Amino acid sequence: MSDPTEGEATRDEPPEAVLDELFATIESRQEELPEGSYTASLFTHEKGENAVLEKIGEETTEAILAAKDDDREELTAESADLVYHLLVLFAMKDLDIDDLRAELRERF
Ligand SMILES: N=c1c2ncn([C@@H]3O[C@H](COP(=O)(O)OP(=O)(O)OP(=O)(O)O)[C@@H](O)[C@H]3O)c2ncn1[C@@H]1O[C@H](COP(=O)(O)O)[C@@H](O)[C@H]1O
Repeated sequence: MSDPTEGEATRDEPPEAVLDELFATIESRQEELPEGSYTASLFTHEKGENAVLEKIGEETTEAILAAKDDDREELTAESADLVYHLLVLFAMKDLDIDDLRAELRERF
């Protein structure tokens, strides 16, 4: 029997690996499209690219409002939503988290 969590996040990884784990989970949802998964629904006509783009807009606005309110907890939560949806968009556009890493690295 195949391992259903193969290629997904594990809680034994160091905290700094969380973005890689999250991206691996997103890619796995994109491939497997399991029922009841919000992430999987973003890759189908149920939601799709427009829904992801809308979410990115919404979460960006919410992060800005949290920053204006000096609400650090809310800013952290909205930023997490934003990063998650941005990584879904990367997977949708056939980009890899390593592309982002390479772009940031090049700027040093
Ligand atoms: N990091 C996230 C994550 N961040 C945000 N979200 C979802 O993003 C959605 C939109 O957030 P909103 O704050 O706008 O909430 P909402 O208004 O209730 O959402 P909608 O009604 O608009 O869909 C919510 O349903 C959140 O649950 C996430 N969903 C999943 N993940 C990760 O993806 C993994 C796979 O999860 P599944 O999506 O269940 O497969 C999880 O283990 C998590 O690690």
